[in-house]
Amino acid sequence: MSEIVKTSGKKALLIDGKAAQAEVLARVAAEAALLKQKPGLAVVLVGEDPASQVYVKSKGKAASACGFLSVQHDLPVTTTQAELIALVQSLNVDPAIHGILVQLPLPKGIDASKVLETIAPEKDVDGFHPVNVGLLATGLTDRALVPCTPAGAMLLIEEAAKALGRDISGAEAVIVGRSNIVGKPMAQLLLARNATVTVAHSRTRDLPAVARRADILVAAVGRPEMIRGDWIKPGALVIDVGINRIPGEGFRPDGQPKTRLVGDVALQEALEVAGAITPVPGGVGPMTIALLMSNTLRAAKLAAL
Ligand SMILES: Nc1nc(=O)c2c([nH]1)NC[C@@H]1CN(c3ccc(C(=O)N[C@@H](CCC(=O)O)C(=O)O)cc3)C=[N+]21
Repeated sequence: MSEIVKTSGKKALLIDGKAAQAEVLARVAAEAALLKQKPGLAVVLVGEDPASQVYVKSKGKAASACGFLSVQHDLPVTTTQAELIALVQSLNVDPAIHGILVQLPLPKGIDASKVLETIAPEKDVDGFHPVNVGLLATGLTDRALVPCTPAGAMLLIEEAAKALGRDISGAEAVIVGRSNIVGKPMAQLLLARNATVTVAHSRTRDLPAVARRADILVAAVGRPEMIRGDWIKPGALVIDVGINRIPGEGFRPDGQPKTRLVGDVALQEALEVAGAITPVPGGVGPMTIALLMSNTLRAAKLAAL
């Protein structure tokens, strides 16, 4: 376990999401091998967004590494909402499929919430269905499928808290961002661990001052390097959920300008102040994939009961 948390040469410890991912995937693969029927994951991609194609590819790779059945449905950007819903309904009743993920964002003209509500809650490995949202909010986490990104972030928080010798219980947690996908479920998970939770957002007055209160600071706003070093309480545990592609230096072989992946936290500044931090890339992102496999395994196990 301890190789997940590393020294950075600066004040902060670095939390290695790739190493944590490898541990989760190894455990999932070992458990999947014991099942009579292998877990089946269906990923549905509508349109040709290049970023989405990259994520979907890494999900397929991880599923195969876990010994899962992995099925990908690529639909044209012209797909109608009715066609997409029909595909979801056919996956709902497919006994080989235990997990269904419809990659977001969906093309214009498709109402994502209508599609997500069509997914059978027990196959909703993203945890976005209102039934799973409600189970999490009610604290019924033995039955809920929990959204992968906050669930992965929570595992990293637990590792880091252990390494720093801190309690999550009673800690001040501040989440910057209130999305249904990250901010809100992250608040539920931290609340369930007895943290004192503040959800801050774009209308929060004096955001830097609110952030500075945090023993555990979760950045999930989607704005490159918005959170500066002086927003961070010295010694805080910082979880960076942001994945932002910004212009880099120079050009790729194909003549396109290079891009660079950065988080919502200014990493170099944060390393001087924080007690521990997740980098981007190599932090929460890989854990999202790992927890998707873990959710698919859980869905398969619950289906076998
Ligand atoms: N229904 C649905 N479920 C999702 O979980 C979902 C989605 N739609 N749409 C898009 C976002 C984004 N997402 C990521 C997963 C892994 C990395 C990841 O592994 N990132 C690597 C770097 C990857 C790179 O180099 O581009 C890292 O942070 O180290 C990033 C982003 C899942 N998403």
